[in-house]
Amino acid sequence: MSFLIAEVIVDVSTYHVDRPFDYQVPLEWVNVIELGCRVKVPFGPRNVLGFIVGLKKETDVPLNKLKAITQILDMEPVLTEEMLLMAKWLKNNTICYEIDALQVMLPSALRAKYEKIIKLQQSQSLPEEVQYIFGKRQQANFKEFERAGLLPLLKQLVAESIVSIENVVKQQGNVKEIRMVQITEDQQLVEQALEQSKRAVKQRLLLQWMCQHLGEILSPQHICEETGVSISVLEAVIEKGAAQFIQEEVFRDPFTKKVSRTQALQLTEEQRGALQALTTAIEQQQAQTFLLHGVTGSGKTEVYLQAIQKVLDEGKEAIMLVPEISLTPQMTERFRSRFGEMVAVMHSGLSVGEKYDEWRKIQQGKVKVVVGARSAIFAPFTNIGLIILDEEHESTYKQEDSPRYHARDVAIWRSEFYKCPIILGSATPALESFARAKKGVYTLLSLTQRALHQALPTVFIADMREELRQGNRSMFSDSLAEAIRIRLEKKEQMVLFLNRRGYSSFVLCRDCGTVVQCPNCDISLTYHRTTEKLKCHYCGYEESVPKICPQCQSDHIRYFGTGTQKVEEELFKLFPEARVLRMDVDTTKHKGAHEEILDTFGAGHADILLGTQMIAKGLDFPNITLVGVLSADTSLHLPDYRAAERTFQLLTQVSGRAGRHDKPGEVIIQTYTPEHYAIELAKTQEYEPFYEREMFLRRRSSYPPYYFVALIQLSHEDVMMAAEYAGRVADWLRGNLSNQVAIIGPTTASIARLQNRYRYQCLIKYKIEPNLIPVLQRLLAMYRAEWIKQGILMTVDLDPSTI
Ligand SMILES: Nc1ncnc2c1ncn2[C@@H]1O[C@H](COP(=O)(O)OP(=O)(O)OP(=O)(O)O)[C@@H](O)[C@H]1O
Ligand SMILES: [Zn+2]
Ligand SMILES: [Zn+2]
Repeated sequence: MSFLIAEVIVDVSTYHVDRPFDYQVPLEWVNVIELGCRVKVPFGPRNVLGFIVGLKKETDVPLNKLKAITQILDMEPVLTEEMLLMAKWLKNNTICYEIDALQVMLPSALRAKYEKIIKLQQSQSLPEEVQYIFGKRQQANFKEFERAGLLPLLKQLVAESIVSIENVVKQQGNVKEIRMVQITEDQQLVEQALEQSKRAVKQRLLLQWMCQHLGEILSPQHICEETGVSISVLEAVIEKGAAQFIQEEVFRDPFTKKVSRTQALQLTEEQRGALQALTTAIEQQQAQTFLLHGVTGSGKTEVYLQAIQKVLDEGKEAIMLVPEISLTPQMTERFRSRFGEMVAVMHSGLSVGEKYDEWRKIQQGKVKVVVGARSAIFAPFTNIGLIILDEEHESTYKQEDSPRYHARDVAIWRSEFYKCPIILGSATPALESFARAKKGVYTLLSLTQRALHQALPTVFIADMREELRQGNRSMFSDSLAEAIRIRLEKKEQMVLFLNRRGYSSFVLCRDCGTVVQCPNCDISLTYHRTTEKLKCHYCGYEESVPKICPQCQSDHIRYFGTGTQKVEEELFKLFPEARVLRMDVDTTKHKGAHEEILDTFGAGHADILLGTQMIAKGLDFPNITLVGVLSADTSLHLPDYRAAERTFQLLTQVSGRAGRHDKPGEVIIQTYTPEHYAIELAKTQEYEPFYEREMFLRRRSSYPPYYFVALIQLSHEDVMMAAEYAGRVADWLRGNLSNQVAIIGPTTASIARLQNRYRYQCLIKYKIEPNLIPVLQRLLAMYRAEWIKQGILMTVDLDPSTI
């Protein structure tokens, strides 16, 4: 007897082995099932979601042990064979569970949602107090019992077999459908209906109209409006067979406004050179990675747009990644105005349903371009001609939970699969990218001039220590205050940037120096002015602002640091006439808020745009002539080897917002450490001198890009346990890796306690270590099989963005 056997990766990521399990395919599905379909399968006592990753005729599993697939969830596979291959690669290269790799490629709507259902077995024995929960139904949701506080009773009922609990697998999102009317194609059917309705005037009217619209699919509202009949008349006609109601799939529209079309611009000499190189690679189908290094305002985006046009002309598709896309509606607009309906967007600001719809447009070939954040790198295109990462140095391209992938690496993998080029674009490339370009691994394309040959803005460094010595205690240096005043007079616009990376307002006692800390995490609480509360940004803990110091009972306790609200108030005191728009997490909570703020600013209804990181990049407004950086150094002193690089990048990006069109721009950077090279070199906005300097330091202290690093983090509620297992990790690594590898640790993590768990880490630095992945996989297997039961949590990150 021959069976069809499916290899299934199940949605269980606590199991210690990570491999497919064999299931029997029920006979009636043998011709339906395909690789990449989702199924429900029994696993242990429950049903779980799984993905078909293989089909075969035989299995080693004894027949009496072989279980059958319970249900098929897709007629058409949701994962292509490319994706199945990519998942295997991700599993090995980021060391994750294969199921995590498969799930990350799908919109959350297609991931499983598990629900507990209570089924009625003996309705006659059901106690009165729960009867109302069931009503007339045979089943109820577990949550209803939970809400009613009836869990103890439920347990008893299960024990007595009066009810049973079942776990069901559901899909999270749905296809949205609307009711439409399809008019018959058959003229005779309409005539028959006319025969039957001799005396119904309105029905005859409608039927005669339908004769002119045979075969059309229209909304009921449209028909009623066109003909002036009511819905009941339409229903009567449908009853008589002249038309029928059908359900039609619709896509939710994430775009709130229409855009006008734009044409390709006449390229500058440098842009043309870059486009030429890209076109060659597109036409010759070369899996080549280009680093497009262009100063701010040099017109990188125009190069992307025209390169994508070439790809579309070849009948292929393009992926365009943008960091935190919901924050740059200007960018999506530029793509939609060039490619119109061919563009899908994917970012975290969309609802589950909208994301699902955008994904299906891509999968069904209804669009050819996707503009999206990190996860859009998995867009289900099947004929990719170009992949672009704009602002390629951004740390948001790295995912911080499993699978810990970098979009750049996935892009390179897909480009090899499709034999297509990649563009990594930035004014301030990541050090490792520029190093690769210098070595010839990537092809360097440079745009050294702004598109309209405007000068880069002039940068002035304001030494805040000096200001203090002169008696200026405000957060604005004299030069910045003066510059703002001039802009207000000239009716020009400004951007004020508050660097809040690794920095927040905290409450400090001036007598004893105590900083109020989270009771669960070793981190200071952040002061929130609107609610007068202190909050932990890691665990959500919240308390009221103390009136006296918890340590010494002094009442000299107050908050320190600068939030955007504080700056706004100060601005109001100094410049009461200034119209200020604030853009930060508080003012952008609701959907479309970014867009509204930027539109208001773009329309000239405000003088000052005040904000955090989210205004540093992408903005392109002609009237901005001043950029003020309120505190350059807050990101400089983080315990992170990339701190200087990040600061330089941020300062260059934000400076680049000034003077992009015909008016010259000025930048004022306020700092307490003007002599730091990241700040000094941001003054000239020249990338290469910074690169050389930083590379020298990285080599001296053996950091990337000279060395690779891998980070293992471990936590436990008990500090002794955490320390002990961290020690075991270090010993295991020392015993199994070659002596070419440096193992640093165990040490406590930079946040030593988080959510009441103590955290330790080991850092591995290496140049070449072929054994690394297998050794780490064995370590993980040990952890999954044994340590996890002891309450240890461990993560392995092969490309940590902070250490
Ligand atoms: N060839 C061109 N002719 C005329 N204007 C151009 C040309 N290329 C770009 N521009 C304009 O120059 C401005 C800056 O271009 P763009 O925003 O593409 O630069 P960018 O390099 O992506 O900038 P950034 O990295 O600072 O965001 C835009 O307003 C754009 O419309
Ligand atoms: Zn005190
Ligand atoms: Zn906390």
